[in-house]
Amino acid sequence: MDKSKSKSLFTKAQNFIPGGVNSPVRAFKAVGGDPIFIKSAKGAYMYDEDGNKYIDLINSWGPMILGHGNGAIEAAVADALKRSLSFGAPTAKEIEIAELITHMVPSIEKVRMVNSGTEATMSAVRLARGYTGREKILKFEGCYHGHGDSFLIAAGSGAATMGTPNSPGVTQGTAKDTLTAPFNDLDAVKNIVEQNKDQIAALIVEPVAGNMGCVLPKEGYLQGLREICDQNGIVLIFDEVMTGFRLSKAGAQGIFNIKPDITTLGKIIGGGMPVGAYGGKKEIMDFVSPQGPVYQAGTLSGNPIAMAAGYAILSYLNDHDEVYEQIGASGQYLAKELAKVNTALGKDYTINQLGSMISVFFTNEQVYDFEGAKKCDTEMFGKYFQGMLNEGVYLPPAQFESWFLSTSLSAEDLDHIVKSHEKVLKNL
Ligand SMILES: Cc1ncc(COP(=O)(O)O)c(CN[C@@H](CN)CCC(=O)O)c1O
Repeated sequence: MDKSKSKSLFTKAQNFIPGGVNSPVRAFKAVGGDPIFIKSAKGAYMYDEDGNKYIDLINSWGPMILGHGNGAIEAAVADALKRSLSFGAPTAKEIEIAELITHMVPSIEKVRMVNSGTEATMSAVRLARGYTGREKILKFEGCYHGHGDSFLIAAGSGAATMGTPNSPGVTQGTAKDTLTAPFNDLDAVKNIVEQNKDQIAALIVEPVAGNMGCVLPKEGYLQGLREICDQNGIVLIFDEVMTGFRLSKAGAQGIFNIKPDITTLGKIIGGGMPVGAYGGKKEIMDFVSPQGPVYQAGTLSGNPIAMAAGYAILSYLNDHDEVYEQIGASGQYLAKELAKVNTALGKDYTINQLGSMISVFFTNEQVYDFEGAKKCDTEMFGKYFQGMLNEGVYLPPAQFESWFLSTSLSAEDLDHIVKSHEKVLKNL
């Protein structure tokens, strides 16, 4: 595969952009080699600057659930463009998307739009602190909630991949208010809550973790978190930036039937445009300025172009439940067929999958938490990633990430992924 144009672009990019990328995980640091520079994408495929074609299993880290170049979303954006890109004043479309979100995610009675998942989680935690008058938060090892200072403690995703789960620059003053526990361990949560009685404002969790790779909650785990929060006056925040509108139209909470107090959203909500949101119980959301005292603002929050894209994708997902059956079936098919190949080759690498989220962990142990994920042979994953890339399959370039499937994937694409997996694994 000729990658010379990507290579020269990466060399130039490093003169002007830290690490040559605008988000660390894109730099391929965890998998070796130089990042691929993408020129265009359509349906299930991305095309790089050298003309190579890839089956896309990253889908912009989640947003492109309907594939690239979706007609309804692009038509909505084209129409909005005729009326200017931004006003900085309220618009009717913001009401429409807010009402639609409250319909799709019943636990959300009011919602505030922001511009990224990080803004959503930062704002949700500030709101929980303002609402409860408490200062501490509890997060889980290996979960990633964006790059807000409070979250860069035992963080997953790129922070873990780069070996900086506790980032420099986060002050001791901030770090002391972030408590951490292993995912999937209710006793650990009970002990921490007991030791910090009446001091914890919020517990924030990825209800299905994606940022240590795809890790599912154990039976009763989410219900247990709900009960602990109810018993201790703690705000339960489901960070559904990744799972929201992906696992169901009501995200993971729609699958597990647990109602959080606040939900944070991102990725799919913008249809590929920069959008985040946080929403939940009216009595809590009414603490947000200008209704209440907790301040949060944003120049481009509710941007009309982004709202047009977001409303188009959410409307489609709301009207087409079959999307979830389709990509869930694709996920199940991949998980089954990849596992068959692993067994046939005597390489029983662990595969976790739920709906259209799936991860292959280079360990033969089950993966229920970050300790389990860290047992993976990340060097082997890097070789696997490069092998799959050379077979025309673009995976998330890190072990501690979930793959994201789209409705554009055909049966032939799925079979190509399985055949490539077999060919690459044979040569590892
Ligand atoms: C559960 C969850 N919560 C919050 C965020 C932060 O969202 P953003 O600020 O990147 O829009 C994310 C972002 N996810 C990563 C991928 N694991 C984004 C990719 C990147 O950092 O470039 C998330 O997964």
